[in-house]
Amino acid sequence: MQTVDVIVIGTGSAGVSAAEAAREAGKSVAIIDKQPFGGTCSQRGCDPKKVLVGVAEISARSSWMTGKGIDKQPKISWADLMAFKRTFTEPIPDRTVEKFKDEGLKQFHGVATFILADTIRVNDKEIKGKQIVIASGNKPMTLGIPGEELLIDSTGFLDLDELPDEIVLVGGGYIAFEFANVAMRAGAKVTIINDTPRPLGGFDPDLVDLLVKTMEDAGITILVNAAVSGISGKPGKLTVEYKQDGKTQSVKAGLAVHAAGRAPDIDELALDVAGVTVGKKGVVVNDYMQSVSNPAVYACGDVAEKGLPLTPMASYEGKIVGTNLVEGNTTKYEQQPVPTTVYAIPPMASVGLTEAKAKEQGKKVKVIFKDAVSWYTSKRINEPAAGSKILIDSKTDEIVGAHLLGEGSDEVINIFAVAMAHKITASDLTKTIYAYPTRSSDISYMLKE
Ligand SMILES: Cc1cc2nc3c(=O)[nH]c(=O)nc-3n(C[C@H](O)[C@H](O)[C@H](O)COP(=O)(O)OP(=O)(O)OC[C@H]3O[C@@H](n4cnc5c(N)ncnc54)[C@H](O)[C@@H]3O)c2cc1C
Ligand SMILES: NC(=O)c1ccc[n+]([C@@H]2O[C@H](COP(=O)([O-])OP(=O)(O)OC[C@H]3O[C@@H](n4cnc5c(N)ncnc54)[C@H](O)[C@@H]3O)[C@@H](O)[C@H]2O)c1
Repeated sequence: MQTVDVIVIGTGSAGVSAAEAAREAGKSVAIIDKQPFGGTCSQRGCDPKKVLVGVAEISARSSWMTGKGIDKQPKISWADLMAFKRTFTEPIPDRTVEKFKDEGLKQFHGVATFILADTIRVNDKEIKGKQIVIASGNKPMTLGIPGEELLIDSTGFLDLDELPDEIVLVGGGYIAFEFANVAMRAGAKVTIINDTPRPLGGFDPDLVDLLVKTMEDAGITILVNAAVSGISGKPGKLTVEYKQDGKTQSVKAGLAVHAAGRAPDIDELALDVAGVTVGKKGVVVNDYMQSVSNPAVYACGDVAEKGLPLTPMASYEGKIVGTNLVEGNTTKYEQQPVPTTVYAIPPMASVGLTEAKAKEQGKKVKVIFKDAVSWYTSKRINEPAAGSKILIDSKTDEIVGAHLLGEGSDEVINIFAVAMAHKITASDLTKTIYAYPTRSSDISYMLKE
């Protein structure tokens, strides 16, 4: 049995931030992962995904400009694209192991399970920790439908050697909208099947409608009010069943991908042994990111029931945990605007309240919706859809929410996040001089009533 000051479960953005802060302060730290070291974002999420999206964007932009300076649509070579993607992902485990070695972290490869409130087993080793950090992330949620084992998950899609001709995406959230454009641009026939009336719940409905129409026009089938109820067949020859308007219908696919939501990865941890309370979205923590039921345990990132399950939040929460491990509970989780982007084509980005949420909270806001497809920034690239919806506090003139669709939205959303975080008013944003012509230089038009 080894004893350390801190045990960290998970080597993603959350776990690493906590572990490094504790180690830098001189604590002995053990870090554990059951998968190759480096976590989801860099190996199985954000980073490889955006490499694929980058190529799909070139294809989309070429198709928009065909006959306007482009005369031949480039063809995506899936094999070459995968090989390029792997130049990013494959070095990560070894690089992470080396970095951890230099930092003096004690590394354990395997599944972590609590055997006592302060002791973890990994393979045949037992480690006792004065404090334990759970940073085990999320995993695809169990759907409870027959044949769900025939689905591949996002990790599988991001590492496909060959792209089948027909792909069904089960669910209509972030993953479906990002993967659909990649697969369609690479030559597959793509169907998204979403159970609710409008996909991408939580985003602005007017912009979602524009995005849905654009993707449908580009050839992607998007079924709504359609709950996937079963998958049958064998790999390569699948039938995906769904219930729509009270009827069971089906679609054939070479591949069906789980894009129906993620849930905390806690099943193997035996959290009951440690007396750690778990809610619907993960480990229940207080504002110090400390378990509400076991003060020796902290949780951060996707697995903690706080904040959105996004990479910048995982790092933010991991840093809070790191500080609190070292200094005692000094740093609290602060509510702040969290920008997020769906890397669809074109991308859609959001920060702050939606119109519906502002109404629910009884906020008096000005709502400025603009369809921007005829603006120069979009016309220049013959983009099929663009728009914005900005919510401004009627009293203070501060930005309450910003929702953007169109090329460049993933960058411009950060300007709105800065404005919200630092209470820069809509009038100040309008007066600012921006480099022209850029999507940011459209901000003054987005804010004009
Ligand atoms: C396809 C996809 C695309 C995404 N794109 C974006 C994006 O563009 N932008 C964005 O902000 N976010 C994106 N996300 C979300 C983002 O990846 C996560 O929010 C972030 O990686 C969470 O970090 P984490 O440290 O909490 O968990 P993770 O990085 O998931 O790390 C948790 C680690 O814990 C390990 N683990 C779990 N249980 C155990 C156990 N019992 N024992 C040992 N180890 C264990 C896991 O193997 C894993 O490596 C995406 C997610 C997916 C799936
Ligand atoms: N760009 C990004 O930041 C990014 C990208 C990918 C993933 N992520 C993270 O990963 C999480 C998971 O992504 P996701 O796309 O899997 O989930 P999601 O929660 O974004 O969307 C899941 C969708 O599937 C639908 N659904 C659920 N069960 C269904 C069924 N049986 N039939 C049809 N539809 C069904 C839901 O109603 C929902 O619309 C996201 O919430 C996000 O936190 C972020």
